[in-house]
Amino acid sequence: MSVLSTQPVLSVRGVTKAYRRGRETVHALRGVDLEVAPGEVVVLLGRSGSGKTTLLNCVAGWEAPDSGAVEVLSTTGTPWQQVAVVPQRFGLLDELTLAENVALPARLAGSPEPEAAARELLEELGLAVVLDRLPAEVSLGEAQRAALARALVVRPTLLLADEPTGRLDEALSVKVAALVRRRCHEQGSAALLASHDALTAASADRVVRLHDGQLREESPAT
Ligand SMILES: Nc1ncnc2c1ncn2[C@@H]1O[C@H](COP(=O)(O)OP(=O)(O)OP(=O)(O)O)[C@@H](O)[C@H]1O
Repeated sequence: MSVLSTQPVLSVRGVTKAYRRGRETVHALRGVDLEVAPGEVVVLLGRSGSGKTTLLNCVAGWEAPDSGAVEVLSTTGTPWQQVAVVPQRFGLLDELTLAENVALPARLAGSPEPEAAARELLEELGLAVVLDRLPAEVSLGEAQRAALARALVVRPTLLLADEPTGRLDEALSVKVAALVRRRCHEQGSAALLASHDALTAASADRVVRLHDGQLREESPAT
């Protein structure tokens, strides 16, 4: 095994983050350490308010930690292919169809056939009949799957997804979690998925749990 393949894709060391609300300080992250290996799917469990979104935002670079370090180690691909995010509120562009939303980052990343790649992923996620609709013309569960397709289409080194199955029924949750796992394993991509969902956790290579801003326990997926 080469040295490179054993290096983590993501390294989080001693990350803290606090928010001020008037005179109150909310300590959202209290010294989080986490490593994710290439091809590994890690599910981040935790109650509402435990700090999952804050951690994903710090890893995505959308928020700056107060202290500690976040490193995404990638030696391949364009910047578009390093970290892809599925935000909790999807972030689809309103004026583009689902197919256009998904093809856009593939085009920006220089993928050879962005439209074909987008359609293939959308079809795989059960969205064949809605791919030419605008985000406002689809259900929340359909929009959520399109947001996941938009992140996966660039074959990112690291996929970050905030509740990627939160709007899906049981059968779809299982299907989506399996697709993420298969794509990560095939492509050597790593994934960090925040979830409340036991089905998503069951598909993980590893489960970590945030409790009041601290990573408390870590268990292998069963
Ligand atoms: N911008 C902000 N300003 C003030 N407090 C915030 C802000 N963002 C998050 N918080 C607080 O930080 C804590 C962690 O929030 P975070 O959104 O990371 O939790 P979460 O585990 O993702 O929750 P959920 O599962 O409900 O999405 C919570 O107490 C939350 O109220």
